[in-house]
Amino acid sequence: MLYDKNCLAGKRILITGGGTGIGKGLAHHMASHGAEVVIWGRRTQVLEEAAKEINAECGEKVFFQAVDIRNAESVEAAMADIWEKHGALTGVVNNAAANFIAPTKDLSPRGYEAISSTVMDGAFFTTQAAGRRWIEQGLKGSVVSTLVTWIWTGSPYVVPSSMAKAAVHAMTMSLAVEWARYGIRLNAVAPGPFPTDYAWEMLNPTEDSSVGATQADQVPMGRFGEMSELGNLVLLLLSDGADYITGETICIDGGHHLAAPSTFAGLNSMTDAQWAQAKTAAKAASDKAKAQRSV
Ligand SMILES: CCCCCCCCCCC/C=C/C(=O)SCCNC(=O)CCNC(=O)[C@H](O)C(C)(C)COP(=O)(O)OP(=O)(O)OC[C@H]1O[C@@H](n2cnc3c(N)ncnc32)[C@H](O)[C@@H]1OP(=O)(O)O
Ligand SMILES: NC(=O)C1=CN([C@@H]2O[C@H](COP(=O)(O)OP(=O)(O)OC[C@H]3O[C@@H](n4cnc5c(N)ncnc54)[C@H](OP(=O)(O)O)[C@@H]3O)[C@@H](O)[C@H]2O)C=CC1
Repeated sequence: MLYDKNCLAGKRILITGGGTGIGKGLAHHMASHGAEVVIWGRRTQVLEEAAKEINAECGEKVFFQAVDIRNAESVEAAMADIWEKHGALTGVVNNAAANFIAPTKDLSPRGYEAISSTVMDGAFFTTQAAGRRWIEQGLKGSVVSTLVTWIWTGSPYVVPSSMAKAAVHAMTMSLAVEWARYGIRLNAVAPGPFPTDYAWEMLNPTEDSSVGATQADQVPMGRFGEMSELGNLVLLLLSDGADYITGETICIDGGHHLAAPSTFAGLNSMTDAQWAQAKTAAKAASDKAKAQRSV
């Protein structure tokens, strides 16, 4: 363990999308360093299982709420509930996202909105609901958003995600200045490939769509990132040790985007029939998750 196992004692951190993948890994990392953690997602059962699994190892540290972050009223109600039942948060991780690969010309308005509003509106509603309370109560706070290197490079075939993540990057820099005087810091991380189940089903649904996201040899360091490595970076940004860092987005990708294989440009060769297959495969994964949603 790089950091002392109690270095986050006294911290209370909300992680959106904390029931799966990176969010779940971060919840485990923060809880195992002494923080109390609240996780949000739309599937009660998935959240409950994640909390149970982490708590079996770390004690009763992780709590959950089923919240759709696209809905500002639900976010506000859930935030009020945290403050009332647990106490003030010290940190927020904007991690929830939606994404799938698709030719931009074929995206429907609802498809665009499903991705862009989850990433952009969700991060804004969550940040504002916590920030407003910190400001009213004179409390310090730290916000960390999970972005992606496409904020610098863009990427074809995931245009709503690239656009919305760039917007959260802009929110990070803007509010870092607006809220510095309240002791509220905003930073972000831009991970390269960290294989997770749902993201890979959305981003690499068929053989033909495999162009690098699942190929570790495309990363200059020759391997994918490990959860503990991302966890250590997010932990630092959430901790008092990073009190003078704000408005920054830190890349953690083993050199991936500097070597340039970090976008979906390789999908240019896919045919319409291959795109139709990719959509069917991604939708099957999505529909399975949707059947489990509680909100
Ligand atoms: C080359 C290597 C590059 C490597 C680069 C770096 C490493 C990787 C970087 C990864 C960065 C970011 C990753 C992520 O964000 S992954 C997150 C993945 N997780 C999720 O998406 C979880 C949440 N997902 C969902 O909720 C759903 O899957 C969905 C996104 C579909 C949204 O669900 P919702 O219920 O809101 O929406 P609907 O199902 O009703 O659909 C809305 C409209 O969207 C259309 N749609 C849905 N799926 C597809 C598809 N696969 N293709 C095209 N269109 C799709 C759907 O038809 C609806 O539109 P219409 O009503 O008009 O039909
Ligand atoms: N994996 C990777 O290589 C990379 C990932 N990232 C970023 O990391 C983050 C996590 O991705 P990853 O763990 O891979 O993917 P996951 O699909 O596992 O995580 C996305 C999470 O967001 C939740 N979510 C989606 N929509 C909503 C909503 N409307 N309200 C509340 N929760 C929602 C999902 O839960 P539910 O469906 O139950 O709501 C799910 O837990 C994302 O921001 C992604 O863009 C960035 C770079 C690389």
